[in-house]
Amino acid sequence: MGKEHELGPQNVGAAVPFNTQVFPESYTYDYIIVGGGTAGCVLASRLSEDPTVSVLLIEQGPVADTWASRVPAMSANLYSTDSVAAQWWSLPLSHVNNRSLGLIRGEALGGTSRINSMLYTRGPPGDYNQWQALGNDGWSYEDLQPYFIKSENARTHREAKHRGKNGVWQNRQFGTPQYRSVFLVQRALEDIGICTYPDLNSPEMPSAAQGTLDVTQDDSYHRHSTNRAFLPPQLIRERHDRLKICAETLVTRVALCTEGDEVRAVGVHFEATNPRKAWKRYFAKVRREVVLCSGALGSPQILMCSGIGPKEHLSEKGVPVIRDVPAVGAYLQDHIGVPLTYEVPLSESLHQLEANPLKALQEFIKYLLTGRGMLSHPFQEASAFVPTWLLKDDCSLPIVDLRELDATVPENRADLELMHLGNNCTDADIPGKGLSTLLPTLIRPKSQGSVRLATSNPRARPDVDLGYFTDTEDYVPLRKGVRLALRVAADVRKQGYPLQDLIVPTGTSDEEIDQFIRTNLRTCFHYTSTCRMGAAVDGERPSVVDTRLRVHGLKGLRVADASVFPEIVCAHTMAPVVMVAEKCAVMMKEEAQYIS
Ligand SMILES: Cc1cc2nc3c(=O)[nH]c(=O)nc-3n(C[C@H](O)[C@H](O)[C@H](O)COP(=O)(O)OP(=O)(O)OC[C@H]3O[C@@H](n4cnc5c(N)ncnc54)[C@H](O)[C@@H]3O)c2cc1C
Repeated sequence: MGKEHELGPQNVGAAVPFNTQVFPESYTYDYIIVGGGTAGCVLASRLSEDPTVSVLLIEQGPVADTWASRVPAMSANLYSTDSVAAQWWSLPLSHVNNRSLGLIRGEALGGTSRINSMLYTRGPPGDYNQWQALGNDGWSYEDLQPYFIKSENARTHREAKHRGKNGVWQNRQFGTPQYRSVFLVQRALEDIGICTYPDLNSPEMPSAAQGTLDVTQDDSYHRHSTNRAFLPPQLIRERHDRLKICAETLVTRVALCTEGDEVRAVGVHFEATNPRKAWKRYFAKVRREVVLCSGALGSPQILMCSGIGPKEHLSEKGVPVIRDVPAVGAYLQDHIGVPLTYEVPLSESLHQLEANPLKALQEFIKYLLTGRGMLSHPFQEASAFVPTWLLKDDCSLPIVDLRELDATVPENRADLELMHLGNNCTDADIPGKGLSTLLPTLIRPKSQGSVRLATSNPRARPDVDLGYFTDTEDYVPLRKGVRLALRVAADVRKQGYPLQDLIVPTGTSDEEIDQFIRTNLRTCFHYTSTCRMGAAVDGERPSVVDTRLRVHGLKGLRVADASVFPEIVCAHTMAPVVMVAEKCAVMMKEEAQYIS
């Protein structure tokens, strides 16, 4: 994106106070999108396809689209000084030794797709058939597959009907994993009874399967974040008259106008993200709709700062209540991972790049010249999906009736993902060693948390309670997952591989494993469902948005990001978020056509 198209708040909004009688037309937009993250970039791109509409996209982070920010291994390094990852602590987890966990999201154009592990997983059809079963018509897998296909340009699996070939967002599967241990883990899982499946995004994949993951990388092996895919520089240049992208700008609230019983979004208030420049406040007006795409931690915060949320909580924080919507910020879900850490030869681990500057330089040059090598590889190359209730005591998966593995049926979906990574996934500092992780992860958690305002100040990070183990049934599959990882590690050793225990359970009783889980669990950063979709504001399943993603009881306000998932999916969440944004754009265009 050229510097001339990088706009600040003063370029796109009227300084407050302004004269409402003569509000400048140039600061009035058909659509305003709040949050230029994973979903926001998709929506901005799709809505601005229509040359007759104007779109304003506001992102609190910078554009910062440098070469290094597209190199897979560099951009996923959350601890580098250039990283656009924002980090803060969750509230202490009352069921997990009062531990606070580090929360992370990407704050830049492209949002979390700028910093994540680039894994492209749609999730089994049963995820969406479950959404539909919860009363969300139009959200079954059959309804949604066309939206997955629409975005996608799959560089591998091109023969498959369910994969997109003409979309703008590229993904690929790496042919050969870079570490020997990946093969050995796969062999151990096969011995246990978990088959290797060629395409983990196939709707026909059984619920117990393993394989190599797809990653969102383009033909130059660069990270293909949603800003790069959906808002490439040329598109921004071509549409600069109707698509305004305003970075480093924080939306503080949605402006709402009440007329009789009707409450309507009429615009947004914003200011520079940099606190030193924030003394000036701005306002932009909307003709049709405001869409919140601020993610599962951001969208509920903006709603609450605007007076839409649980009445008692807003009153306690001194925010005037416009609409009592109890589900705002409630029902937070996330995947819970428990890393088992092993020492491996340094050459079998990503940490060789830190420990050996010459190797790092070689790999850097290799990437510059060929786009290949360690800097191009994802941290995680393979995964296994496992319905743990089918595992025997020795962790083997017996041959079962294939109907039990039909993942189009919601009940059959795997509840565990066993990830395998060539790096340290704990906070422990273990310098100079080669490290490898087996990461059993609960992907159908029953526990729920919440996002609440810490204060009414929109600059303050929200209070996030991840709520892990508020439902103790979550121990059952996780325990099995830890035991499965231990069995896989033992089998890998039997194959002659030098895998040495570093951070693993000290015993195998339930108590010892539960203690290990509490001490070592981590978030997988897959926050969802804090503005969940559903039929009604109250009743059995209170929700925030309807099936067209409109906030219940309000006009001109939608939400489209991970927060609207009716339930978390059994997969990494980025591809489903993009699908939600694609569907949202189509629905908005249909409605605009109908109105005109
Ligand atoms: C470290 C990490 C690794 C991950 N790895 C994977 C993976 O490999 N595969 C996968 O599928 N998923 C992965 N995920 C999860 C996935 O990336 C996210 O679920 C998804 O990108 C979320 O998309 P979103 O649009 O809902 O939110 P985001 O992409 O987070 O976008 C929200 C945007 O809104 C902006 N914003 C928030 N508040 C405001 C405000 N008040 N004003 C203006 N702007 C605002 C933010 O700055 C941000 O850019 C990972 C997540 C993390 C953190």
